[in-house]
Amino acid sequence: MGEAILKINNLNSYYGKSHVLQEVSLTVNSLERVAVLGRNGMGKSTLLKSILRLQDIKVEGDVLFKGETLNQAKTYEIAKKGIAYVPQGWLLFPSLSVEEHLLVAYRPGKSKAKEWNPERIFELFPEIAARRKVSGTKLSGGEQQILAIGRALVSNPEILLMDEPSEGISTMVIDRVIDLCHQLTEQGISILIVEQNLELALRVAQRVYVLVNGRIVYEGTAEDFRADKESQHQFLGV
Ligand SMILES: Nc1ncnc2c1ncn2[C@@H]1O[C@H](COP(=O)(O)OP(=O)(O)OP(=O)(O)O)[C@@H](O)[C@H]1O
Repeated sequence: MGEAILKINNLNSYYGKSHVLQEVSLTVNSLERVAVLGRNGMGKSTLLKSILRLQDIKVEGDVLFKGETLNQAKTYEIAKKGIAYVPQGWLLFPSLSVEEHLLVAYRPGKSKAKEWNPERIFELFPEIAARRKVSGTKLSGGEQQILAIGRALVSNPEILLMDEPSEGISTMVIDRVIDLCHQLTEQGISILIVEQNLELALRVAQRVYVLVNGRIVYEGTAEDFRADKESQHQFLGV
């Protein structure tokens, strides 16, 4: 495992006066899969939105991508540097077909042979290839999740940020998402996932953090957290 691709130091995030993330520090190493676990409302989505400078969140602290600060960067600049996002609820457009979602997001990769492009997404996911002319929002939940992942991949990112990929999809699609995450790190893409689904997080990630009320209360290997029933109960209520 390489050096840090994403490093967050002492992050504090606010919606107006509401102080949501408190002194959050975390690292994703190059080609690592990291999960941030937490119950509803603990600040998981806010963490990803703070990294991407989305919405009206006041962010203090440092976000570094490959050692370079993103503190002053705009969302589109952050995306261009190689950080892609699969939002909670997918945020697809009714007016765009499946294919158009991929074409609009496509940014050529460094190597033509290895890049993610719409055709490669369709080869990997024949179920959305068969529906390429259909509006993205007319797909099933699982297919919309796959399209949202495909849309992120065709930007040829170095790291993928995923917000609750387990939400609204069947266990069969969950299994595919987990397999895909493993394939992606083998193919050069690091992963940061925020989840409340413990099983998905533990099957995807090598390391986990747990957020409670906007603070990191646990950091360790997925293997250790799987064995630590007491912390699971204390922090996640499972
Ligand atoms: N736009 C907003 N304005 C004000 N407060 C917000 C906003 N979005 C989220 N919050 C608050 O910030 C806190 C963290 O929310 P966040 O969505 O990050 O949690 P989460 O862990 O992702 O939960 P969920 O699993 O429900 O998405 C919550 O108390 C929430 O009510």
